[in-house]
Parts: sequence; C-alpha cells; structure tokens
Amino acid sequence: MRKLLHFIKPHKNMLAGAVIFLFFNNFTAMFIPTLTAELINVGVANRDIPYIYRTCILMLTVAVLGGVSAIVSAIMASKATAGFCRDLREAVFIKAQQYSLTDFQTIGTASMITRCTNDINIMQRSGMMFLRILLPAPLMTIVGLTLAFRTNVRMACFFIAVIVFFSIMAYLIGRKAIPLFQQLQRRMDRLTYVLREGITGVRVIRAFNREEFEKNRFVESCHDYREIAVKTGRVFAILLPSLFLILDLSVASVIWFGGIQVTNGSMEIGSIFALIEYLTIILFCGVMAVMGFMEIPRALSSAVRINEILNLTPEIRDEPASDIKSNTRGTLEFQDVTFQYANAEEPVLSHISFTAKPGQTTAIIGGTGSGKSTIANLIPHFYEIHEGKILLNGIDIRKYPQKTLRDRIGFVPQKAFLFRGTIESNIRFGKQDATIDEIHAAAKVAQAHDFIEGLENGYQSYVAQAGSNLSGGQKQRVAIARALVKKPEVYVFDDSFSALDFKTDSLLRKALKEEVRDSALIIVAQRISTILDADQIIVLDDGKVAGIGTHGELMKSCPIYQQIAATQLSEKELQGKEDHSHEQA
Ligand SMILES: Nc1ncnc2c1ncn2[C@@H]1O[C@H](COP(=O)(O)OP(=O)(O)OP(=O)(O)O)[C@@H](O)[C@H]1O
Repeated sequence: MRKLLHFIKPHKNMLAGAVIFLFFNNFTAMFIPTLTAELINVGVANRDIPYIYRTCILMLTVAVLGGVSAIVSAIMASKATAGFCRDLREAVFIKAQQYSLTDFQTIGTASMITRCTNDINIMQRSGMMFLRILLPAPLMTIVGLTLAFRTNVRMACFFIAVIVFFSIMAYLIGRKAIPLFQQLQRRMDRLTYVLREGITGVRVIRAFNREEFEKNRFVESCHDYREIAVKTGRVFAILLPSLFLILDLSVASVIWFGGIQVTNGSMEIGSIFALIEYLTIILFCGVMAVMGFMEIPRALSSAVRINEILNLTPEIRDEPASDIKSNTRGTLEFQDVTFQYANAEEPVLSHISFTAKPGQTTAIIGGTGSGKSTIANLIPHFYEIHEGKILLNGIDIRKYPQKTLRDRIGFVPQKAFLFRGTIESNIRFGKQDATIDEIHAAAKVAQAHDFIEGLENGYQSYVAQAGSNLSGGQKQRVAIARALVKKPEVYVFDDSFSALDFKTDSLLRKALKEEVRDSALIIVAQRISTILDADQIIVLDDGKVAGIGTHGELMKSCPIYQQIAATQLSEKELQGKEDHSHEQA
C-alpha cells in the first residue's frame, strides 16, 4: 500500500487545504447551535433587541463562512482525488507498457482494463467519501460532545450512551453488509465479463445461432447479481431507518428530559435547541460514516488489484545502458533456441537454429500450432527465452534496450491491428516523422496505394476502432505499409498475407523483394505459394526444425514439406517449381 500512498504526495497541499476547510466548515456547523442557544437564553429572555440583531448578523456571517469553506473544501478534495487517480492511471498504463506478453497473460487483458478504469474510479469515490465523511465524523463527535458537556453534563452523558448504542448497531449491521458488498463486486465482475463476450463476439454468436444460449447466460448473471443486490438493499432497508430511528428517539428524549430540567430551572430553554442540534449533527455524521465505511472493503480490494499491477516486476527489463556497436546490418540468428510458455508444461520450440541474412527471404512453414508465430514473437523480444540465443548482427537481443531492438524490426502481427484515426495516421505509426512521399511509397509496396486512393478521402479516410471498417486484406496491407515505412533491418511478417488474393500476394512479394534489399525478410506462412521463391524455408513440426532449404531441396529431402506441397500445389506447379529450383541451384 505504501506504493499507493506515494501517489498522494504530490497532492498533499490540496488535501491539507481540503481537510482544513472541511474542519472549519464543521466547526461553523457546531457554532451555530451555540449562537442559537445564546440568542434565546440571553437575547429573547431579556428582550435585548440589539443583542438579538448582533447575534443574528454573527450567525449569518458564520453560516456564509461555513458555506464558502464547504465549497472550497469540496473543490480541493475533488482536485486532490482526481489528480491522484489521474497519476495512478498514468502509472498503471506506463507499467503495462513495460510488461512482456507473459506478464499480460498473468494478469489478463480484460482485468487490466477493469483495474485501470473501474477500480481506480472506486478508489476515487472512496477517497472523496473518506475525506468528506469518514474523516470529519470523529472530530464532529468530539467537538459535539465537548459543547454538550459545556451545556449540560447529564445530557452529555446521555449522548455518550446513545453514541455507544448507535455504534454497536452500526457494527452489527455493517458486519452483515460488508461481505455482501464484496460478493456484489465479484458478481459485477462476472456480469461485465459475460456482457463483454456477448458484445465483442456478436458475429460468432449470430453465425452459430447461439443468441438464446448467450441470452440465458447473461440473464443468469443478472439474476445472480440481483439476488445479492436485493440482500444488500434489505440490509440498507433495515440499516438506515434503524439509525434514523435511534436519532429521532434520542432527540425526543432530549426534548423530554430537557423539558423536565427547564421546568426545574436547572437548564435554560435555548440550551435544549443547542443540544438537539449537537446530537443531530453527531448522529447524522455517524449515519454517513457508516455508509462510507461500507465502501472501505471495496476500495481496499480495488487498491490490492491496482497494487498487483504496480508491483509486478516486468519479466523483460533492459540491461544497464551499453553501447550497441556492430558493423553488420540485418543479420538475425537463432542459436539452439528452446522456449516454453510460462503456463505450459512442455517447450513449444526445441533447439531452433537458423540464420536470416540481409537481402534474403527466410520463410517459416508448418502445421497449425507448430510454433511459427512463437518464433516471430521471440524476434522483437516479446517473450524471454531461457535456453539458446537470438542474435541481431552478432549481438544477443537481450543486450539491446527494447526500444533500440524494436526500432530495427518491422513487425506485422498475425492479426492486423489498426488504431482509430486515419489511414495516414496508421501508416505513420511506423515512423512519426515520415514524409507524405515515404507514406505513399510504403503503401505502394504494400499494394495498398490504389485501394486507399479509391476511398473518398484517400489517405485521410477514417479508420474505426481496430480497423473494423476495413476488410481483412485492406487491414493487412495498411499494417504492412506501417512496417515498411520504418525501413527496418529485419522484417517479420507473421502470416500477414493470408487475407490477400493470390495476385495481390504475388505483386506484394515482388515489390517487397525489390524494396528491402539490405534487410532480412522473415515470412511466416500457411500458404506454400507465398514462400516458393524464398531463399530458405524452415519447416517446423511440433516445435522442431524438420528441414531447412529451398523449395527444391526440401521437395527432395523433407517428407513433411512434401506433404504440405502435395496438399497445396497442383501437379503442374510442383513440376514447374522443382525445375525452377534446379536452375537456381
Ligand atoms: N500465449 C501462449 N501461452 C501458452 N501457450 C501458447 C501461447 N501461444 C501459443 N501457445 C501454444 O504454443 C503452440 C504454438 O503456437 P503458435 O501460435 O506459435 O503456432 P503456429 O504455428 O503459429 O500456429 P498457427 O499456424 O495456427 O498460427 C500451440 O500449441 C499453442 O497452443
């Protein structure tokens, strides 16, 4: 929790101001009944009109000062809590950017989003409650009791008895309510999760006619939530009226016993008004504090969830700054790499070795789940490897600061992801200071220029969230242009041509070959036609290298490759390509 307290520090002045003004406001609230008592006991009793005027003006001044200080305190408190939450959100986001993909998997992407939004909101609301309700409650009680003792000792003792009874009641009811609140939060988590799946997966749900099933799942979650919400509501239905009943009965008792004392002449009539006000303020603060107190467990569980993010040490950290000097460019080497996902029982890659040279195309092919994307993801150091080495220009990628390494790599993921904005802004994502000519050139190589020009607003056309208003092939081409505009040393295309038609695929590969003469090109592919011309093809089988060579070489030596080719290529293509490879050799 100390980490979270650290975020309060920059706002401590604002907080201190909020507390000071709040206390001032509370003092004025307590001072007014005292003035009322004097007004009645002295001014009215003695028919002293000037005294009544003076006291009324004083009461008015105190009320105005109290009101102003309440406003100032509320503004300062909201500035402090909102600032605290802004800083916290920023820190959580920055921390998340340092996470490796394994770290993301540990916490879960959906949970990261809920923590960064909902949990921080809960903390902000609870912070406000603590500042404005919980913190002043004990002080108001002390001040109220002191004033009550000054007014009438017997009545003050009665107040203490009421406060103790009130606290016991609040404790007993609160003890029942707090676990219900925690349960409510967990059920809300589930409800959000079911809702998110139902909305993001709407296409699949409709395609498989699973609307009824999803509806039932959601309705069930709503019922679960309702069940606990009703129980919580029931507790509140008992809690609030009970506490207010205590308040009303206590006030009635003050009037009763106070009246007797006034009749005896042992107390003045104005004092009854003051005592009623003191007790009302104390108990009202108490009711509010009980409500605020219920929020604490919820805020604590949110704080724990946020702390988890801040405390997680990223799996991949940059080594102390070292000079990365090398005379070569674009040579990537895997040396006996074995890799296992954190939550997996066995390695997904075993003893992988190959070298991708600049100007050459290295293709990776294999069955689904054979580990192709995993190899692609290891190149930009998204995951930490524990056995073997990956070298860029002869230097272990772990020695590179992550930013330097990724600056040298143009990565196109399997699922083309675009950001909301324009086509231009998405391509520019690869190089912030790219000129418009560079953007056009990259789009031309990616075979995207023509379709972009065909859109109503060309490069300024709107791209919806995650590129949902573009087709799969259009998205892939914009994502490829984004990598090309960087002009990196190593290109990694993770099955990035899968949504392209054969003609576009072939045009793109041809343009790519001409464009990236001094960079290494690594292409993960499912379609053998995409990689027939590659300088070397790595055939993966169950995480192991089953063969490396050109198409022609593999057709002779690698049975797995032969199987893939046989299922994907026609007789004519097989024949033609083998002859072609012979000639090349
Ligand atoms: N994040 C992950 N955590 C645990 N296991 C994973 C993770 N990602 C992939 N795997 C597993 O690793 C294996 C290799 O996956 P990978 O995505 O590299 O295969 P692939 O050859 O690219 O498959 P495809 O052609 O279907 O995309 C699979 O068995 C998969 O279940």
